[in-house]
Amino acid sequence: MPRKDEPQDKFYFVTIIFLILGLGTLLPWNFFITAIPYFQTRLCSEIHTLYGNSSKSNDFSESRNVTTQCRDEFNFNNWMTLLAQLPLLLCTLLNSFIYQWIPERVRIAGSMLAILSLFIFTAVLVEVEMDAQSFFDLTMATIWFINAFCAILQGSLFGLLTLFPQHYSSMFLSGQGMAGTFAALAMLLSMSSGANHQTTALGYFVTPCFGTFISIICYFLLYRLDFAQYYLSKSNTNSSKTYELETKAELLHPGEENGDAAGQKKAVLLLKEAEAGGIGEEKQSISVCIVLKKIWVMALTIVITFGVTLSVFPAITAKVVSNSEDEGWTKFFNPVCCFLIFNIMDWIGRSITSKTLWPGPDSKYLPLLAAIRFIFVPLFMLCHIPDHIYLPTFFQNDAWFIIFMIFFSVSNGYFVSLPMCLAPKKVLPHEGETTGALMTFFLALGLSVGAGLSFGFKALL
Ligand SMILES: O=c1[nH]cnc2c1ncn2[C@@H]1O[C@H](CO)[C@@H](O)[C@H]1O
Repeated sequence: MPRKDEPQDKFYFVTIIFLILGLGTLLPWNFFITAIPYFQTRLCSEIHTLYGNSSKSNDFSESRNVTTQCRDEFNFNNWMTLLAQLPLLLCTLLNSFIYQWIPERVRIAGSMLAILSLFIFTAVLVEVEMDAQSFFDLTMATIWFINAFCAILQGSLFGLLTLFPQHYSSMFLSGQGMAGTFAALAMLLSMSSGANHQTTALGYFVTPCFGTFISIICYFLLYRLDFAQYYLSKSNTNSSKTYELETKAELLHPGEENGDAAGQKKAVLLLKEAEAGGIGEEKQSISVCIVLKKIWVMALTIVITFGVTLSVFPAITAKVVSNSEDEGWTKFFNPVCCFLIFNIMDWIGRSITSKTLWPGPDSKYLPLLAAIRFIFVPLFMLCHIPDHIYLPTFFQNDAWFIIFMIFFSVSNGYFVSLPMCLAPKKVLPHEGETTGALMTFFLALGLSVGAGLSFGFKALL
């Protein structure tokens, strides 16, 4: 319930800014995974020559046909997934310490500038000829660093978001979902432009440069808006009496979607706890263990959800090809049915949490519900993958893959956004920043576990 003295989010500027910032944080990951065919073409250049074609294929899709002929010597999909997620894990952990010493503006603006420079470097690399091994090493190094900065950026932004009402976290998470759709559309546009391979790839990698640039502008705009200022200033005054009163008011009026009897009871309990803990004290000591105890169900849910998702997406799903004879359909099958569908449905799944937070913050079954998604692992492994050695193709029809992908991605979006939105509701307001940092760490842990598992599942194909 908005308070009388609260400024309004005029023209939804702050909402839009968080949406764009969410988008900015996931541009690196999504642009790299969607461009897998481009990277594979370059890594397969020697085999191209063997096939009597020394020039590279003239678009992303042609490269897909080539990759099925060339051995996946570099295991690119798996290494890319792992080297994107490991620095995320390490740097979100690092961020939970450095956030006290390095001002938030330096962390956020600095990492966005670093990401921008690395994207420019990737775009330049498109034009530079080099042998496959050097290209692989350079690409992996870029992926590592770009994701390291991305981790600092995400950790800091999630911390910042805990100062705002929950709606803004949902928007940020929706923006993250949008990044994938943005990358998939950029890929489709490049593919259908008919331009040659280098122009296509260059145009494709210039897009996230603009995306990141716009995110930087949006971040600085945030500090100029009264509405954002109102919440941002909470971090500086959270020991003041005003904040204490506001906190109590918020506790007594938990989020609209939580306004049921259980929610009210919880609010009163939290209020008592807040009073017992002396919320008005000058310095409030926040115990990570206490926060962890409160949010472990949410943390486990996000680890399981991302663990399952990253173990097959994109390492295995990017290998699924169409069974159809239609050349046009075959060419666009994976970019559309794997990446575009995943990202749109993931985005929808994330957005559902702005309408409902079922089954609510007190449900103990969330991790179990998330674990049911494990069924998608064998389902995708049995789809039409030409590289099968041990497994048969059980789901020959393209429709199966599309159906699995739809359910897989909506549930991913929902079970990612749900714990991220519910976790702050389980803690006291002054524990919000610690909760944000911890949840980002568990999010990254889930992604890394999934990336690690993807090597195992791929070996079973
Ligand atoms: O750094 C990250 N932060 C949050 N979510 C991520 C990150 N990297 C990947 N995903 C999520 O993993 C799924 C597969 O792409 C998507 O849901 C994407 O948003």
